[in-house]
Amino acid sequence: MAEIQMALDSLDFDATMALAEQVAPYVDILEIGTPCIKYNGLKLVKALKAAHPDKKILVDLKTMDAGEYEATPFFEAGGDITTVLGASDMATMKGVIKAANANNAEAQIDLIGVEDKAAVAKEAAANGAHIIGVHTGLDAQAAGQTPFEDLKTIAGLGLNVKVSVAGGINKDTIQSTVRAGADIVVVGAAIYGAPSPAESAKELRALVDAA
Ligand SMILES: O=C([C@H](O)CO)[C@H](O)[C@H](O)COP(=O)(O)O
Repeated sequence: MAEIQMALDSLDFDATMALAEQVAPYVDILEIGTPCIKYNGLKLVKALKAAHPDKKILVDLKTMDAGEYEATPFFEAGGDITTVLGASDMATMKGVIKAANANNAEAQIDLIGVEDKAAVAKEAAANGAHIIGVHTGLDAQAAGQTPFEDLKTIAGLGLNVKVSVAGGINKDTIQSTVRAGADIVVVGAAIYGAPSPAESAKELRALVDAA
């Protein structure tokens, strides 16, 4: 069964906690988005984990250097997954993988901006990465890009890792995304931009469970 990850992309601490409370019954993973974690830091990781001990917390650090050093405090604060850029050095990715393993957690390699995504995914998987993230970022989405062709490529490799997909997924695309091989579907704007985020999350949960 595919997991749903809700991307919390507000900068506001209290609004983030309130949104998490609304959507938590329908999602598996609460993601602290990159702008949000830069703005709020470790305090938010601790607060979200305390409020939702039954949910996985993904901290979207998008680490680029000093992998083990940067990721370790976020795992120690309650993060279950942190992200490291596939565009970084393999030594950086290995550092985050090491920190994750030391904390019974997971490292996600984010392929955003990577040219040869298949090559990086294969090497990261061979070095113990837990999750490969196919990701069309917000700026690339604004330029009309989607993650679906990249998902086909990465899922088609048959690597022994989970595949996560992010980039504008909504109620019209979530089932085909799951059927194309996503183990984790990430949803941000389609939930937080809806008139009722809870209703939107509930609808997406039903679609994923029926896919
Ligand atoms: O990861 C994200 C982005 O890089 C900012 O951190 C988004 O959370 C991710 O793209 C999911 O959001 P939507 O694309 O709005 O579904």
